Amino acid sequence: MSQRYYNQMWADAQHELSDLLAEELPAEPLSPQKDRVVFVQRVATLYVRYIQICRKLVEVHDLLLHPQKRRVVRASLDAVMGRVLELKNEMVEKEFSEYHYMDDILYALKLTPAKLEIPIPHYFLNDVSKTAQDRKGMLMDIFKMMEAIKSLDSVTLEEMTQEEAIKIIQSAERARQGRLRAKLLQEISRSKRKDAETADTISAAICIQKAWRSYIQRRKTQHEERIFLGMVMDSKYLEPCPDEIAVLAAEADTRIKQKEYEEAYQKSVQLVVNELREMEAYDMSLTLKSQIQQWFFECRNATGAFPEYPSEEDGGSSLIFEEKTPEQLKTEIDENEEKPISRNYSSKSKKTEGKEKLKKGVEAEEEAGLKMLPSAFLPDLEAGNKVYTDVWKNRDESENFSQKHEVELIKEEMRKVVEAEVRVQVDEQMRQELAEMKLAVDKDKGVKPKTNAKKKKGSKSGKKKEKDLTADRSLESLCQELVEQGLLKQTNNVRMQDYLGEYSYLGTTLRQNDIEPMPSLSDVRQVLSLYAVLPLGSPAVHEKAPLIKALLLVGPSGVGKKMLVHAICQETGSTLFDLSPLNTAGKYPGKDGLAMMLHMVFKVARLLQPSVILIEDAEKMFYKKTPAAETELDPKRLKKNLPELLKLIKGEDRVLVIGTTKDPHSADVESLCKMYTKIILIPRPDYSSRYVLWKKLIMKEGGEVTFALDLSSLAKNSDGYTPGHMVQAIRSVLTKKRILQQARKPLTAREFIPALAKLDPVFQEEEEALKSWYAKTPLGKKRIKAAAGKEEELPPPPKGKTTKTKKKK
Ligand SMILES: Nc1ncnc2c1ncn2[C@@H]1O[C@H](COP(=O)(O)OP(=O)(O)OP(=O)(O)O)[C@@H](O)[C@H]1O
Repeated sequence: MSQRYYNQMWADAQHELSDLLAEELPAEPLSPQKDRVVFVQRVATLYVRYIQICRKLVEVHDLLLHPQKRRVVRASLDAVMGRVLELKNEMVEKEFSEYHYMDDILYALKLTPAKLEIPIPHYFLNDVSKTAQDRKGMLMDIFKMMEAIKSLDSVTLEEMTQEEAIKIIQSAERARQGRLRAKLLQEISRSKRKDAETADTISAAICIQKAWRSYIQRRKTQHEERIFLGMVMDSKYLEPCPDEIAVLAAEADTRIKQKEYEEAYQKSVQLVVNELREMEAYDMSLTLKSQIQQWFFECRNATGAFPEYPSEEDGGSSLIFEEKTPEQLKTEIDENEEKPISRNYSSKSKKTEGKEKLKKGVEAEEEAGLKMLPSAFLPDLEAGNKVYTDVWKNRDESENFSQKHEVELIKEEMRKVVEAEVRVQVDEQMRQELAEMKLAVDKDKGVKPKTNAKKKKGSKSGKKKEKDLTADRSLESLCQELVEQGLLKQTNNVRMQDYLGEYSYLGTTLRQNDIEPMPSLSDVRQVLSLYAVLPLGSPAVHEKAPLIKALLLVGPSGVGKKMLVHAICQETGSTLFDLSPLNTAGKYPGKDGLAMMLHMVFKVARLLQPSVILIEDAEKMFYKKTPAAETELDPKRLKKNLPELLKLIKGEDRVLVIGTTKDPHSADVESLCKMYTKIILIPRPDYSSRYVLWKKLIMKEGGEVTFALDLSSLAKNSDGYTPGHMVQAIRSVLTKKRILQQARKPLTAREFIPALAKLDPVFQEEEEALKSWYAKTPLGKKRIKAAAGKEEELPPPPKGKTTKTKKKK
């Protein structure tokens, strides 16, 4: 597509965004909503609309050439993704469920279910810093080296047992005898053929030709008929058409150009900064100094004393030139000294404030009605929208056909950067000057000049610092050790889109009839894209969106828990660590060994971020009672240390712990839920998902889906089986020989049934048990409470819920 197309798409997205912002931030704040259903419906509609904008911005950012525009788009994209996460969180808080069904909204907005897929920006993998690239390269080298060593080990003859050697010799000997026998048979048949030459070869050939030609023609006509009736796709449409190939080539070309333009932009920025430093920095410092001196005297005239110079953390002299009177400023600085506050929108104090408010708010909410939680992304969205309107919306670009950067804009931007640099130097000088002036003027009055000692003390007493146990070791040696120990692993090449699953169309209808629907596999894919892929891929989203440090995937064997973990890593370029109890058993023994292992994993995970720490069989770590057979493995050894280390993960560390379990019952629910703040229940596939799974998985394994293969009855008969079971059944049926036979003997549904029958499906009881386990988790409990309250009366009273819940349980 042309650049004009992407520019137009960007304009559309911004237009929609400004409409949404007008709705979200009205001049008069919205009054609290008493009806929970209406409130959730409003949030869900906003959520769907933001996803549509997100989809557009992802496409625009991927293929727009102009480097400065791409920066603005990226900022908006991050903010939109963050807002989507906030809205999801809002729905979870108000509906007490991780899954939400929006078919009615899709219908109202005239959208297809595919439009609800969470888009994954290409920049997660493409726009990676040079250091990150180098580190990943180093890791790949280590993996290759380890593979080479392993393959060498497997070739060594020492490992071959006598039995294996005999088997090889035997099979070679049998092959030799077979070859001899075949040669003999060939000779015999050749001599027989010579004898038959006398027969009427011509009439025989005609007979065969007749039969063959009529067979071929019948097949051809049948196929043409099906194409004509629209039952089969014409093969010319199955392979990419020349236009499609041309579009893909153009896109690849655009991406190469993007890189060139970006380099040119970076060079230009450097040139402009140097030029500004040379030409304008001196004048800037003079103007600043005179302004600050003027402020000193104005303050003294107004208040009778020289002011306190704003500290560096408060922004230095930039604070002075915010539009305020000197008195206002003085009182503000005095207040600041008494109780240091943070001015940053996204600062931690604000976050904790938000959390406290959240807790208190739940009770107050019940009385006043429902309100949206405070947003960290709306200010960013507003700022992005303003930049678009002020700079880009009406920009005349008739001279910039190639869409290269604009130097004037760089100058405007960099002037602020250089000014900030100059301001730091000027502040230092002026602070000195002010101290001298105070000393000279106030000395006679016997006033001691104030120092910032108190503040500095405060800033020092920060959070507890982690001890670096491996300060003397390089990252490479740490990685090598972790790979050797099997704690750092290579990820499988699967993407989120490979996790198949169809949309469930009945969600809202069932909920309206008070039946809790089971989520579909496409819901699972969506939730994980939201909770894991977006925050791991985007630093901005990870820092400001509701922080998820650990999530737990619960589901029967074969529903794709591991596959999802690998897909998350692939989509975000994450490094995969494996701290599963079975994988760590016997490694790094003792208390110190354990501390060292965890320290190394978390240190490398932070340095190579984004990182995923996989804990398979997560229930083992929290066993109520360790089974006798496993006591030697000591599966609970990480139970204490791991949650503590999790506490040290902050917004800037893109590290996510993902636990998987198929047997959560054997774990202590409370401690499991304390560590894993998000719990995602993965169900067995429903009919429509099974239909898609059979079709795609058979094709993936080399099978051909023809009319002879009744996918519908196969999907119906495989109720209860997971995708893992299906893969097993398909692999056992589709042997190399069977694949070759397909042309004359097409696959049928019946062939897969015996293979399936050998496997145990997920029984209804097992699924019910998982559901009832989920009801014991914090969110499950809340949902039951809310449902019980709803049954009693509306709105639900805070008292009396517990009794009802108990009854239900
Ligand atoms: N939705 C899906 N789409 C395509 N393939 C799937 C899907 N779910 C699972 N699979 C395939 O099924 C097989 C089993 O999946 P996986 O090992 O991830 O399951 P699991 O839930 O981790 O099992 P377990 O609990 O036994 O470890 C894999 O080959 C995987 O590729």
